[in-house]
Amino acid sequence: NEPPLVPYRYPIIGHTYDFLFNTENFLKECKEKYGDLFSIYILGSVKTIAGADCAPEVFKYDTFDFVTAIDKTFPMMTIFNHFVGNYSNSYVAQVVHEQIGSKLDIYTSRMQKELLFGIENIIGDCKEPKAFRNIKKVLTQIVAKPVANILFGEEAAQFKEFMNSITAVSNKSRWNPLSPYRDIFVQYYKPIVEERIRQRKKNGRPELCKEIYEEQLKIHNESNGNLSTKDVDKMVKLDSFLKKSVRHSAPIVELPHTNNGESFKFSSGTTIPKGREVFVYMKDVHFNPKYYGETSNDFQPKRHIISLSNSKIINSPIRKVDRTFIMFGGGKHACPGRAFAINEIKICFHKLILRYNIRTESGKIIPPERVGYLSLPSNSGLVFENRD
Ligand code: HEM
Repeated sequence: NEPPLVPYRYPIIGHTYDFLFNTENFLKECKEKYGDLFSIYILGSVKTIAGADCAPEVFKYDTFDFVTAIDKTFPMMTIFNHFVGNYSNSYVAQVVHEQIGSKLDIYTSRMQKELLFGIENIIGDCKEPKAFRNIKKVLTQIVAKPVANILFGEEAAQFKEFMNSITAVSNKSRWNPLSPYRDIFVQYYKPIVEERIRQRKKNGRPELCKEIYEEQLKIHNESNGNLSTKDVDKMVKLDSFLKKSVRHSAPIVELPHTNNGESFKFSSGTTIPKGREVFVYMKDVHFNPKYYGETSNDFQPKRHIISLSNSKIINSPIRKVDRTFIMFGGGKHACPGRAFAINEIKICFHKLILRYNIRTESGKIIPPERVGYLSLPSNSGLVFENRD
């Protein structure tokens, strides 16, 4: 009683090309035809794709293991075992929970200091507008030092050579060889860009920038520029904007999990054998009308904030993992480092927004570049201009 195997024509190759270069349409068609759980044939092996209904089970049951699946794609453990020793995954998760996630109060001011240092050194004053093309590299350089400061200690972060290697590792993509195919994606994503431009006109971006800026300014004034974790929690509009952005730029399909146990029966009755890799169809979760209504595809940055009639505000923060938002996984193996990561991202954005007007060089919304089913920030250029 296996999930239906999508028919294919060529041995070994099977669906590899469509999976890598036509991911969005290919998976959409498969789901429409074969239902929420189906299998495809990639480079000679069968992989199962779990849509929004089955994804929670992949996160919930211990039989599914992310580390085994990732290690098959890129033998991280084999390579890094030498450096990290034989610590089990659950031990690492526990350490991150105990030493980082629950001690954010201790780290926030250090993080803030290092972020301001990075912004000053790398983006600088920008009295004259300055365009940065490789925005991924710029942001990696800015966040590398605070991350190193907290994970490796204040001393380590002072060594330039150490920082250079952290930045290099963070920038490295195991999908580099796919970059020649970028043109195909640009062509493929043109209709999506056009749709986003249409949405931008409808949603009035300048007002949004103003609202987010005003929120940051208020928090900055109230905290005298020295943020605590509570101040970071007050950044509700920024949080919602980030959550929405993350949903739009997340991979179409990712988070492979290997079934390490015996055969596994989904609640739908479908069974997969031992050793089967199950990929989560993230786009089906992040854009599902069942969770986000008919406008699930629209970029509505305030979607995750609800204003009640008694002027109270409820927001569904980016750190909350549930069946509707799986950027950090889900269930008991959900990312234990997410509170730390989000804190850093929010403080970094807070400081950047306070200091600069930031826009794309063309003034248009630039979608991420899709490399296979992954997303990378576009290199088309972001302009930073000092607000003064
Ligand atoms: C924006 C940044 C991050 C994203 C998007 C992210 C995402 C994820 C995802 C999707 C998982 C897999 C969950 C699963 O098995 O289903 C995961 C696991 C994990 N992450 Fe993160 N993560 C981020 C930052 C961090 C940071 C900064 C740390 C450490 C300080 C961290 C530590 C871990 C650990 C230890 C696990 C394994 C948890 C377990 O197996 O129980 N992550 N992360």
